[in-house]
Amino acid sequence: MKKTKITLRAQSVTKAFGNNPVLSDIDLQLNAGEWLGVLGESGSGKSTLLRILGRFLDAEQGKIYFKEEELKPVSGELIPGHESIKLIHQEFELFPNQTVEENIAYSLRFYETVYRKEKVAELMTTAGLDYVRNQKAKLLSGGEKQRTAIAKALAEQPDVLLLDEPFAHLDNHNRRVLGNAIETMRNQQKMSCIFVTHEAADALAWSDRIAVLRNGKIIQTGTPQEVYNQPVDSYVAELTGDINWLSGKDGSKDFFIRPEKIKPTKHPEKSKWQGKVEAIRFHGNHWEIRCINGDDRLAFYRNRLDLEIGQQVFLTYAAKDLRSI
Ligand SMILES: Nc1ncnc2c1ncn2[C@@H]1O[C@H](COP(=O)(O)OP(=O)(O)OP(=O)(O)O)[C@@H](O)[C@H]1O
Repeated sequence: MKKTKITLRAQSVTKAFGNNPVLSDIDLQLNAGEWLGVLGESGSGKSTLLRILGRFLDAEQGKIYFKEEELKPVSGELIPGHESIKLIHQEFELFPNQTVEENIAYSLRFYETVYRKEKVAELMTTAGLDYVRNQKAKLLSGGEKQRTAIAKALAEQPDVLLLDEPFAHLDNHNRRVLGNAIETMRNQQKMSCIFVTHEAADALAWSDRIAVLRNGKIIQTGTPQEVYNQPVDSYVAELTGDINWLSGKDGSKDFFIRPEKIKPTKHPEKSKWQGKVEAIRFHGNHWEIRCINGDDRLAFYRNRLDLEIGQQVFLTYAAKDLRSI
C-alpha cells in the first residue's frame, strides 16, 4: 500500500491567551499535495492555529512537524516563519507603494533577471493580474490584493501555503476569479495548503479534506462529502448546510434530513410528511419551499416553481437520508 506523505503535522497542540483557552489538544496532519480546509466560526481559534503552524506563534504544549523535522519554538528567533511554509495573513502584507509586478518580483530578487521576469509574468497571468501589473498595491481591490499576496507567496515555491480566510470580504465575481486562480496555481505547483474559513460553502468546494474547529477543538475531519453527509453532531450538520429536524417516536426532534433529499409526491398514500406551503424563497439556482403542519416545519428545494403558497403538499424521502444524532 502506498504510504501517505505528511507535510505538516500538529501533535497535541494547546494554546491559551491568559486565562482564555484558545486551542486544546489539536492533532492535525496535512498530506503532501492536499488542500485542507479548517472550518470554524469566528473566534474558534483558526487564525491562532495557522500562526502556530506557520511558526509565527508558539504553542504552550504540543509539537509541530514539517515533514520529519520537529520545528523549534519561534521565541528567541530573529525571524519568525519557516522558509518552506508561507502564511498569508488577512492583511496580506504587501508593499503598499510598490506595483503588483514589483511585489511579486521581490520574492524572486535573488534569482537571475531573465528567469525572474519569466516567472513573474507567468504568476501574474495565472493569478489574473496582468491588467493591474503596474498598479500600486495600496490601490488594489481586496480580491486583487489577495491574488497578489498568493502569487507573491507562490513565487517562493513553498511546500505549504497557509491561507487565512482567502475568500473573506470578496464579492461573488472576485471569489470566482480568485477561486479559478487558486485552481490553476494548485494544478501547476503541486503544493499543499491549509486554508481557514468560516464559510462552509468555501470549505466544501475547495478542500480535499475538512477539519471542523469548535471552541479550539477539532470535532470532525473528513472529506467534504463525509462532513456534509455524515456530520458527527447537529453542530456540524447546521454549520455545513440547511437541515430539517424531524420528530422521533416520543416527539423529540431526533432526526434530521437535508432539504435536497425531500421530494413532493402526487401520491398521498406514499407521503411521509404533509403540510401546506408557508413561504417560497428564490435562491437563483433553486427555489426553497417552506412548509408547515401545526408546529412542524419542513423545507425542501425545487429547481422549478410548480407550487404556490397555501397549497397542500405531500412529501417523501428515503429512509437512508434520515440522520439521527
Ligand atoms: N494575541 C492575542 N491575545 C489575546 N487573545 C487573542 C490573541 N489572538 C487571538 N486571541 C483570542 O483567541 C480567540 C481565537 O482567536 P482567532 O483569531 O484564532 O479566531 P478565529 O477563528 O480566527 O476568528 P476569526 O474568524 O474571527 O478571525 C479569540 O477569542 C481571540 O480574541
